Amino acid sequence: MIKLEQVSKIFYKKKREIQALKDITLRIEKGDIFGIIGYSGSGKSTLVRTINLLERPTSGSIYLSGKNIVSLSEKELIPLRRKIGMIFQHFNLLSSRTVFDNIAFPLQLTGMTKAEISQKVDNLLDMVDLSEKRDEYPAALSGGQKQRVAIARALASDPEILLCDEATSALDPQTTRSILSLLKRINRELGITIILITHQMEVVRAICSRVAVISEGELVEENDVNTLFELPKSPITKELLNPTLTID
Ligand SMILES: Nc1ncnc2c1ncn2[C@@H]1O[C@H](COP(=O)(O)OP(=O)(O)OP(=O)(O)O)[C@@H](O)[C@H]1O
Repeated sequence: MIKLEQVSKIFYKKKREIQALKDITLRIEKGDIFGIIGYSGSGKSTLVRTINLLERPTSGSIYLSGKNIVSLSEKELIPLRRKIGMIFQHFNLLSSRTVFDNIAFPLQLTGMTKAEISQKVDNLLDMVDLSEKRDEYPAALSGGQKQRVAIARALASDPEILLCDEATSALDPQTTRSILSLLKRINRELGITIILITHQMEVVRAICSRVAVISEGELVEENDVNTLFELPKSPITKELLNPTLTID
């Protein structure tokens, strides 16, 4: 279980204060697919990055399996970060390495033998349905295929949690559907807790069980997906559910 208690984050930019997160309290159950939705600049990325302490909160606590992690040193965080995989909107693959080597990369630091790494990477390639692209370079792949490689790389260290930062935002609807169904399968078959941030309500509806809405760094609403879609409370949620494009 992941618990955030009164998490705040202030950035300082040329002496200007930017309050990216304000007193966020949130609980994410093990095995959930949890959505965090909000407009651009609302604090979604900052929030998700506090969960693996890529961003340290200015105040508040973050509990992973009951342990407050905010005071851990960078060294103490290493084994914990291995339990948290992350994927991104623009995939973040190494362009000079093949698909195989991109996925093998996190395993090369673990003391596994070449044969063990090869076996594990082949299993992961099979899971994301990309075995035939094993020796290609990222430039030769479609966006959806690149995201599958990124997912396989994230799974290589056997994470308990997968953080997805706008993972489908650069993809067309059909490819988005295939990536979401892969994430759902990973959640079901491997029991990995998935936290997915997005500005697309349809993504939340497709796979999340619970969802939190954030606006200007504040948690404005949290509920199970069906209730949130049927009975949205906050104006922001209503707007996200029913977007209109009006130009002044
Ligand atoms: N490293 C940083 N230094 C200064 N300000 C930052 C930093 N990271 C984020 N911010 C600011 O914090 C606020 C929240 O940003 P964040 O990236 O978390 O929002 P977001 O909802 O993920 O937006 P987007 O969907 O556009 O990525 C913004 O005002 C942003 O400019």
